[in-house]
Amino acid sequence: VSKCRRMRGAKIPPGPKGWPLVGNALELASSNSTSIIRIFHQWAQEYGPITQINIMGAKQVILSDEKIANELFVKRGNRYSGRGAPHAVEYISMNQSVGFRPKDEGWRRQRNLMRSAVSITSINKYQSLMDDEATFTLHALLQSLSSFDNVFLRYAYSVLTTSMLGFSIRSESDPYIRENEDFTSEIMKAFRPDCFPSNLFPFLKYMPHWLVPSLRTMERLRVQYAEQMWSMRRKIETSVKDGSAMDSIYKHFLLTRGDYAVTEEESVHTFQGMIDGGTRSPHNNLLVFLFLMMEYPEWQRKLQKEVDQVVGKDRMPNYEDISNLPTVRAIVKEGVRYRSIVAEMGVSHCLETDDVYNGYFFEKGTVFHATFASILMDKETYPDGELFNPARWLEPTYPTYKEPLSVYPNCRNFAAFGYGRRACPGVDFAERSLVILVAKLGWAVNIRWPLNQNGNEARETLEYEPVPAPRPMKFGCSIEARDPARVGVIQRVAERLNTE
Ligand code: HEM
Repeated sequence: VSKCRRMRGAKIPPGPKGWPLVGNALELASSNSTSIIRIFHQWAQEYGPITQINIMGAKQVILSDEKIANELFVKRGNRYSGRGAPHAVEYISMNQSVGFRPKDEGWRRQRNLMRSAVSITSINKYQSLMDDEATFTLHALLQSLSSFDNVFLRYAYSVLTTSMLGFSIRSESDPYIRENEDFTSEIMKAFRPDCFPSNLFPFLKYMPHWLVPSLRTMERLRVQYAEQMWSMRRKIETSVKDGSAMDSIYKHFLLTRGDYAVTEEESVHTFQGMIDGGTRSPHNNLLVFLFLMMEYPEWQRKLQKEVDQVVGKDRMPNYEDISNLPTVRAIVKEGVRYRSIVAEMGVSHCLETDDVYNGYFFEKGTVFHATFASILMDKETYPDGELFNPARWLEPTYPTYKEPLSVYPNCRNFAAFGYGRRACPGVDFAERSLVILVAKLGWAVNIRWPLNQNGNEARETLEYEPVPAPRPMKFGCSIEARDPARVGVIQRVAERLNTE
C-alpha cells in the first residue's frame, strides 16, 4: 500500500482473490499449459484486459489486449523486457540461454550475435541453401507421402543446421534430431509447476538436492544441456581448423570472433538457442498448414492458382519469387495467427522497475503474460478471428490489410512473434523458410482429407498435446502429386542437388 501511495494513488489491478499466503498458486499448481491458457482466458474475460494474480506473493499480470501489450512491451520496452523464467528453466539453462535469461548485458551481446546471424542468412547464398532444403523436402515427401510429420521435422532442423551449423540432415532419424527432440521434451517440462515444484515454491530451491528429487532432475538436465552444446562447438571448431567445415554462420563467427563481444559460453548458448527456439514452431506451423489446407480447400485452390500464375508448370517456385506471392505469404501469416501454438499463452516478460499504467500500479518483478489465445483473436483487429481467413492480409476491407502486396503481408512486428526488445529474433528466417516450402507444396501437391472405408472424408479436429509449447496431435492427411510432369521437375532438381 505504501509503495502504491508513493506512486500517486495508483490502484492494484483487478484479479481473482486467491488464498492467504499462497495467492492463486493452488488454481495453477496442478495445471498443464492447456489448462493454464483456459484459466488465463477465463480470468481475462472476468476481470478485463489487465488482470493481476499472485503466486506465493509474486505478482503476475495477464494482458489480453494487443494495444496494451504494445504500450508496455514496446513503448516501455526499457522496463518490460526482463524474462522472469521459472526457477527450473533458469537453473537448467544456467541463466545463459538467450530466450530465458534476464535482460542483462550478456543477453544484449547474444542478441547482437543472433541479429547478425539471421541477417547474414538473408543473402542469396543462404536463401539458396534454404531453397535446396525445401526441394529435398518435397522430394522426400513424394517418396513417402504418409511421413509428412517426420519429413517436416527434418526440414525444420536441417534448414537451421545447414545455414547456422554447416551440415544438412538427410534423415529424420538422424541422432542429432532425436537427441534434441528428446531433450527438448524433457526441458519443456521445466516450465511446469507440477514437475518442478520449486517453480511455485521458491523455498524449495534452497533444500539439499538429495531431499528433493526434482532438484536432482534439474542438475542432470543442466549437465546434459551443457555437454550437448559444447560437443557441437568442439566438432565445428575441429572442422574449421582442418578445413572440412562447410560455410555456415558458426564458421563465420569463429573466423571473425573478434567482431563479437559475446563470451565463449554465451556464444555456445546462442547457437543452441537458435536450434531450441527455431525448430519446434516452424514444424508445428507446417503441420497446421496441412490441416488448414484440408479444412479450407478454397484457400488451397487460391494458393495453387497464384503459384501456377507466377511460375507456370515447368519450374518450381523459389526464393526469388517470394515478392510475387502475396497469397502464399498471407496463408503462412494467417496460419501462424490462427494457431500460434508456440505459445498461446505468450512468452512472459518481466518488469524491471515499479511502474504505473492507466492508473494501475505494477511492482518491480511482476511477470506479464500477453496471452496470444486472446490477442490474436481480438475482435477489432481480426473481425472474424475464429476463421482461418488469409484475405484479411490481402483485401483493403480488413483492418489488417497493408500495401504494397509485394512487401506485405509479412511477419515483421506481428504480435505472434512477440514484442519489442524481446521479440523473436528468428522472425525473418522463420517466415522465409515457411514461405519457400509452402510455395513449393502449393505448386507440387494436392492435400485432402483421407477417405474412410465408406469413401467419406475422415475429418478430424486439430488437438494439441498438453505440454508447454504443445505440438499438434497426429492426424491423417492425404497428399498426392498434382501431376507427373511436376514430379519429374522435382526429381531432376533433387538429383542435380544430390550430385553437386
Ligand atoms: C513460426 C516460427 C516462430 C514463431 C511463431 C516464434 C515466436 C516467438 C515468440 C512469441 C517469442 C517470444 C517473444 C517475446 O518474448 O516477446 C520468440 C522468441 C525467440 N525466438 Fe522465435 N519464433 C519462431 C521461429 C524462430 C526461429 C526460426 C528462431 C531461430 C532462428 C527463433 C528464435 C527465438 C529466440 C532465440 C527467442 C528468444 C528471444 C529473447 O528472449 O530475447 N524463433 N519466438
